[in-house]
Formats: sequence, C-alpha cells, structure tokens
Amino acid sequence: MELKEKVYKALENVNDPELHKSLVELDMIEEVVLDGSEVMVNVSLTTIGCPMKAKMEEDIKREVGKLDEVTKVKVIFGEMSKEQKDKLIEKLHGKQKKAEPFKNTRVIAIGSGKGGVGKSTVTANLAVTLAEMGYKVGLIDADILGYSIPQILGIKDVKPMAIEGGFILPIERNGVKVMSMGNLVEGDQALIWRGPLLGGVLDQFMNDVYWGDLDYMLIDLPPGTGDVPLSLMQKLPKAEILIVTTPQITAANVAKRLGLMANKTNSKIIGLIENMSYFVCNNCGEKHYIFGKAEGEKLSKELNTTLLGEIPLVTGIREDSDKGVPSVIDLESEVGKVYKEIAKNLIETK
Ligand SMILES: Nc1ncnc2c1ncn2[C@@H]1O[C@H](COP(=O)(O)OP(=O)(O)OP(=O)(O)O)[C@@H](O)[C@H]1O
Repeated sequence: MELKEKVYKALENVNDPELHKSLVELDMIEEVVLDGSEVMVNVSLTTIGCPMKAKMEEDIKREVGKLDEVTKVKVIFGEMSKEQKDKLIEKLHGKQKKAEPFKNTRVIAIGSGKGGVGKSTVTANLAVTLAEMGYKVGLIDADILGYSIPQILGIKDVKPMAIEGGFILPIERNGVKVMSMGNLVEGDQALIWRGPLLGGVLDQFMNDVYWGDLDYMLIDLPPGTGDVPLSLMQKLPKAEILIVTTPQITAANVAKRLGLMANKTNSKIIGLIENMSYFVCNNCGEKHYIFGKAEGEKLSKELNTTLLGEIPLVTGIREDSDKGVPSVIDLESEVGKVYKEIAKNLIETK
C-alpha cells in the first residue's frame, strides 16, 4: 500500500468529535500532501471557528503518527465551500429525514396533568439513565415557553452549533443529545410566542437538528393538557405518552384529561411514573406517604396503563437540579436505582 493510502486509512480512525463519524467518511479531508516522511493533512471544517479543532489536530497527529514511515505530521484547517456543506448536510440528514423523523426511534412524549409535578426533572433524569444503560438518547424540551431542561442538566449557557444554512447539532450532556429553546435565547428572556410559532420551533427541532441514530427520543411536553401540548402531540404521530404525576393529583381529573388527549392524537399511554410518592425520614428511615399511598397504582388502573415506578421526594433531587447535575449520575445511588428500575420497566413496555 502506498503511503498516501495508508494515511487515509489512518484518518478513518479519526472522528469529527461532534458528528461522531470519521473525517474521511464526512469528506472533510481536503488533501494529503507528502514530503518524504513528512505529512501534511488539510482538513475542511464546517466552520473555521470550530471549537473542536485542537482535539481533531491531536487525534490526526496521533493516528497518522503511528505509521512507521511518518516522522512529522502537520495539520492545517480550512472551511468547506457552500457546496461541500450542502453535500455534508445531505449525507448526514438523509433525504428521507424530513418525511419521517425518528424512523427507527422510540419517541416518548412525557406529559403531566398539571404543572409542577416534576415532569422535567423526571424526563431529564430518565434520559440520562437510559444513556447510562447504553442507549442512544435524544431529548427535546418542547416546553418552549417554560423550559427548564437546560437548568436541570447544567447546560444553561451552552449554545448548540449551527452549520450555516444547514442544520443544528444538539448539545450533548451525560450522553444525551439535547435541544431546548432555553439554549437558543439569550439569558432568561421571557418568550411570548403563540401557537403557530411554537409549532414551528418543534418542527425545526425535529427536522433541522442532526440527531443521528437514536434508540429513544424523549419529549418534555408543556404542562397540562391544553392546546399547546395537544398540537405538539399531533406533530408526533408515532409518539407514545408517558405520564408523570404526583399522588395528590386526583385520579379522576388527570385520567379524564390525559385520556382525552391520547384519544384525540391516537396515541397510546404506555405508562405512569409517580413522582414525590413518599418521603424517607432521615431519623427513622421509614417511608412516609405524605400525599396518600398507592394513588399511582389507582390512577394507572383507571388509565388502563402500567405504573412504571414511584420516585421519592428527596431534597437532594431538588438540590441537584438547582446545581445542574442529574441525580442519576450514579445509578447505584438510592435515586439512581429507582430510575434504573423505571427505565427497565419502560423498555419492557414495547
Ligand atoms: N422527587 C423529587 N424530590 C424533590 N424535589 C423534586 C422532585 N421532583 C422534582 N422536584 C423539584 O420540584 C420542582 C418542580 O420540578 P419540575 O420543574 O421538574 O416540574 P415540572 O412538572 O416540569 O414543572 P412545569 O410543568 O411547571 O415545567 C423543582 O424544584 C424540582 O427540583
């Protein structure tokens, strides 16, 4: 094999750190120039300001440097032309993507009968749990006006990478690919958009974001069962509904409203998670069912669905969210074990 060919072979081992595909596959190697045993690799980036340049350079030098014939590796960066970017976008997006987003992905829309039950906290932690269990997971914060996912996952100040005229790369955190309106607006701007615009944002999140292949896409729906969550659900024809509730919410109330929403959108309610189910006393270690016991069980029967688990009321969960650290980083912790059980039950609902 000629040296140039060997260099290309070595470059197949270097991935774009954000697109997770090799630079060769992505046609990002503009050229390889040999000068005796010295190699110069010219890489075309999607944007010249790419923050991952240093990592790419290091990886290229390491992989090409492994070749016996090579004594020196030089890396230079340029920017892709508009045509090259278009080609890349098509390669990544695939032509079918727009017609059917999330073709091989289980889409789970997480809703609640009313606000403040911990839906976003549960969604974020469940996503991280699934990722830790080895699944490829995406998370769309469809609570566009009241986003809280960026805070819970500690990515409030992170902006997703946008490729000019093309698509957006989701933010990755704890193995989960995330898109939230909170990462697109400046600071804590209040949003006053109405229906059609909100729908447009969700369309973009689904169609213009490069999600790659995912096993699970969790969608954090806006609270309640009003028009906004309803119209979002209508855009996700293959989504299954997962309900987060707390014991004090009257079963009849939630059942009626969520049942109606599922009917209107022809979606299946795959399960229910009861949050803040009980409080474990620091002194006696006993479980106290402050808001009533077995309410989740009752509600799941009424909705003809499965109770996937009960999450305790733990001060640490709130503190973790305030700090922006998912509580399930350690799946062997008390909270981690509860989520792992819920994730296993969820997987089995298929
Ligand atoms: N199991 C729990 N133990 C203790 N605190 C919790 C628990 N679950 C959620 N919380 C806290 O409850 C508050 C509300 O949670 P969260 O924002 O996730 O609710 P939500 O249902 O998504 O709210 P909204 O629907 O209004 O967006 C947060 O402060 C969160 O940290």
